[in-house]
Amino acid sequence: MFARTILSRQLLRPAFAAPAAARTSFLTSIQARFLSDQTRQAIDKAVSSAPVVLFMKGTPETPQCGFSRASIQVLGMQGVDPAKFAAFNVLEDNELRQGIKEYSDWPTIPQLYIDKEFVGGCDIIVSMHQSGELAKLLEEKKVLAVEAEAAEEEAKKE
Ligand SMILES: N[C@@H](CCC(=O)N[C@@H](CS)C(=O)NCC(=O)O)C(=O)O
Ligand code: FES
Repeated sequence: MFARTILSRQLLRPAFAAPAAARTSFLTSIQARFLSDQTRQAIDKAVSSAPVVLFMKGTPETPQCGFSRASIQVLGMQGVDPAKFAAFNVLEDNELRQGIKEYSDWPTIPQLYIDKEFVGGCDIIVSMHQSGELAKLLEEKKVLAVEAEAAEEEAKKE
């Protein structure tokens, strides 16, 4: 519940609806069958738009696929700071949907980036969550919400 609250605040940032310039650049190159410079640049921009970036189907609030939903749930459970998170809805833009696969050399959605580095899809996110590797990485990158960190500290004391 706490996690959901954290993520829902970031939902105010419409998935791939903004910035308008990036969106337009995708739409104008829908015919491309390979990753054009223009698309690569737009994806570079998306990947750099926040320390934690998820390319997903649907929005964090309303995921359109179980894999995307599970990934969002994990990021919420981890306590990712909404201010350091951005989601891009590939269902809104086919160029993004296809382009991100080539960009990452990964065939499926969702795709998680942390600090501009591709981390993996849903299976990897879940397995890193279970092993503690994801918590370690998110901590190292300082992308956890202060409230979440404080809550963890409190829980440890109890
Ligand atoms: N095993 C994958 C599950 C994700 C997956 O299979 N995604 C499929 C169905 S949502 C996909 O993106 N297919 C290509 C597409 O829909 O463009 C993972 O770990 O992320
Ligand atoms: S949309 Fe069907 S499995 Fe993701």
